[in-house]
This record gives sequence, C-alpha cells and structure tokens, in this order.
Amino acid sequence: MSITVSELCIDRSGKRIVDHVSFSVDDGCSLSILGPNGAGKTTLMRALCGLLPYSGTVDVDGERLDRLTRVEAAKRIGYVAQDMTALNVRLSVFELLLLAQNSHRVSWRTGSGNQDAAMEVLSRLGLERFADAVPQALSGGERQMIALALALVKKPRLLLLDEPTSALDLANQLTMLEAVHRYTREKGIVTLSILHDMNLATRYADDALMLVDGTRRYHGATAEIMTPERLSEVYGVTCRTLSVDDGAYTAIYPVNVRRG
Ligand SMILES: Nc1ncnc2c1ncn2[C@@H]1O[C@H](COP(=O)(O)OP(=O)(O)OP(=O)(O)O)[C@@H](O)[C@H]1O
Repeated sequence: MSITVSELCIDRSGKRIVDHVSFSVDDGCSLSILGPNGAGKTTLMRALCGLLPYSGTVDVDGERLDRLTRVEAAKRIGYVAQDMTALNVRLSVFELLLLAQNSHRVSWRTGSGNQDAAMEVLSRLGLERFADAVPQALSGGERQMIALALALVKKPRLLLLDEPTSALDLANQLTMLEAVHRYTREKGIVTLSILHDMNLATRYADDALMLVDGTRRYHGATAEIMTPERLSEVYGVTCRTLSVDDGAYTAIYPVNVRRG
C-alpha cells in the first residue's frame, strides 16, 4: 500500500483551507501531520477519506481515490475522527467490532472469522476487558481506544488517525501508538496521524508533514524535520532537544513561547 497526494486544494465556505499540498508515503510507513491549531490538518484528513471535496489527485495504491466507489473506499480506509459520536449506540464493543467488519455490505451474517478478528484486534490493543462493555458507559480515553479498535478491525490499507492519543494517559499513549506502529509495519499499510505531541511524533512516525496556514512548510524524515529551529519558526516556541538512552530517542523540551 502507498499513497501519493498531489497538489491537493480544499476550499470551505469559499475560503482556501488546504493549498497545493503534495506528499507521498510508502508501504509500511507512517507519517505524522503536524502544525498549529487551524493549519488545516483535520480538513486534509477528512478529504483523504472522501468526506470533503478537493482538487488535485490522491492515489491510493495506484488507484485514484475519486474514482473509487464509496464501498471500495470504505474497505480500504480506516478513520478515527476526533469526534466519537459514532460510538453513541446501545451495542457492546464486541457487537460493534462485528458490525464494523460488515459496514460496507448491505446485508450480512457474522461468522466465526468475524468473531476471531474482533477478539484478535482487542488482544492486539490489550482491550479484551472491554468486549462486553457499552461504549456509552466508558471513559473518554477508553472510548478513544475502542474507536481505534473499530478502525483496525476493518483491516484498512490506509489508516487515518486524528489526534488518536488526545484523551489517553501516558501508558495508553505508548501502548496504542506502539501497536499501530507494529501493525503498520507488519501489514505493509500506510498510517497518517495528526499529532500535537512532538515526542510521540518523533518516536512513532517515520516521516513528518508540517502544515502552516494550509500549505506544506516542511516534509521529510521525522528526525530531519523536528529541529528546534523549525519548531521555533512553525509554533513560535523555543525548544531544546535532549538525547535519551545514548541517542536511541531524541526528546523535545518546549522552553517557552517566543515573544514578538
Ligand atoms: N466548514 C468550514 N467552513 C469554513 N471554515 C472552516 C470550516 N471547517 C474548517 N474551517 C477552517 O479551516 C481552518 C483549518 O481547520 P482544521 O480543523 O482543518 O484545522 P486543524 O489544523 O485540524 O486544527 P486543530 O489543530 O485546532 O484541530 C480553520 O481556520 C477553520 O476555521
């Protein structure tokens, strides 16, 4: 699986929100989409899963996204939105996992294969204890993890995650992103994640795309993009980098907001 986005432009209410953005991601790789609030990250992601009209081209595994039917696109793409209202139904997590595998079909019957896949994804994410729970009775962070399970159980070729760790505690941030990272490599899919946490981006994304005012400011290998100079320019924050575990990780420490 690979994705190539060329000259993507998106207008909302007559205003250009994403302006000629291009990038590509190879199979088994993950890209973090970064940038200040309002930069156009969610708008870009919603267009990539067919929820917003755009100009330019998006090729998913060599096929034009706008030429796929809704069903074909739904089979290939898994999307975890910031807003999780889709979970406001009176079904258990396990039932939702069965339903998600058939969401592109008009009529369906669940087989043991569907049930195995549901259990497998819960086990991969360490969420077996929630199988019988109703999402409405879960906490915000627990619901966010269930939303990820629902996207993965569809076996997407392109996984789109909009701030997937915004409600998660420290341990769950690492557990979920580690699981996504492993899944992306193992299945040769492509994962795009909108992240505000620079340390999670440096740790789990191969490449980074930095948007500013709807345009591509920087794109490339995460380690090359995440320099104090660039973070200062894009976010207006003075940052220092710290080498952790003899250079195994580079941590980013935000010192202060630059004035002026
Ligand atoms: N339906 C709309 N009509 C007009 N403007 C919109 C619409 N949706 C979004 N925008 C504008 O587009 C810009 C980008 O919004 P978007 O949600 O893509 O930003 P973002 O980078 O994801 O921000 P955040 O980090 O805060 O989530 C914002 O200025 C927003 O006000």
